[in-house]
Amino acid sequence: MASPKKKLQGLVAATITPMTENGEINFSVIGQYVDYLVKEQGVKNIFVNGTTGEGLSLSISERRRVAEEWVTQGRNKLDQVVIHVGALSLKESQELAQHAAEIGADGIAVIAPFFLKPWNKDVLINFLQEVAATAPALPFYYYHIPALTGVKIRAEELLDGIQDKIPTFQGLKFSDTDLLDFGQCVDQNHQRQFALLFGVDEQLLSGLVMGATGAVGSTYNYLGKKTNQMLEAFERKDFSLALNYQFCIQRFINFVVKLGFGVSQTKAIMTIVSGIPMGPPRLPLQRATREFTDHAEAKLKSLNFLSFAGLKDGHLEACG
Ligand SMILES: CC(=O)N[C@H](C=O)[C@@H](O)[C@H](O)[C@H](O)CO
Ligand SMILES: CC(=O)C(=O)O
Repeated sequence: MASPKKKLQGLVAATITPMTENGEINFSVIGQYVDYLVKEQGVKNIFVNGTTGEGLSLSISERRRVAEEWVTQGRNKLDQVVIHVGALSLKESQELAQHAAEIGADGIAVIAPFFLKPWNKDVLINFLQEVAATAPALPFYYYHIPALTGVKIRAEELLDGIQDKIPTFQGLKFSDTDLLDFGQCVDQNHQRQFALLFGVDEQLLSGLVMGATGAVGSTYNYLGKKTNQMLEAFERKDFSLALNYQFCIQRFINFVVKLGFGVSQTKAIMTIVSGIPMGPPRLPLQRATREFTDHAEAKLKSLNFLSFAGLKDGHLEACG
């Protein structure tokens, strides 16, 4: 069994991998990035080398060094550092899982292999099990993101009996809009032992209503504070205020989605909001255009997402 750590709760920022203008990883800003998340966004958990971190576009040695840097910089500042160790090669995934354990990460997550794919639940579980077994002391999370992996095995099906196969299983990151599937994951989690983390930031409030215990996402890098206010309103059962916050966040996400939104754009937005240079993405992604950046910045300003001070709680107009 994994050491029964404190359950992963609240917001988890899917970290960006900062890069230099010539495409190398910019390790030098990671310490500053940790402080920014904790102090400015109130976010104390991170998910490293995932989608937003371009984890699958990094070499294995880069992934190891990135993971190490986040763990080192996060020590005594962050609550939990979860490392995504999914890869097409089981061997690489195992190497990364073992490495995550060695460096003292708090958990590992794995996506379904997405080129040669598992076609049923049992095969997927076998793959995950072999990765999890190389880090027997680390909490294991399945990262469900069917739109990107093309592996559409439903999460509720996967969860059924999973701890018999993977004793370190601690939960999942659910990046899909199928609330029937998500709800059924919550429904079968009777003992509430798993962290069921919702991964569609613009719909988090629906995820909370359905029983999400936390959330992992790209926007918590720069909208963490705002989203935390939504979580607090939800906790207080002030649902109309929570909805105001969700709408406010949706206005921004909807705006950038219409301009074309992905990891490259997340890097550009985070650079604007935090002032920390995230650099360009790596091919096959392309840098966000100047036009995107200008429009996004204007929208951030008009929603008052650039200066958090002075926003009066409860006023929908405040971000309109
Ligand atoms: C596909 C993708 O990257 N999803 C992210 C996490 O899973 C989300 O955090 C989104 O970036 C976010 O919900 C905005 O659409
Ligand atoms: C959003 C997320 O969890 C990721 O970037 O992997």
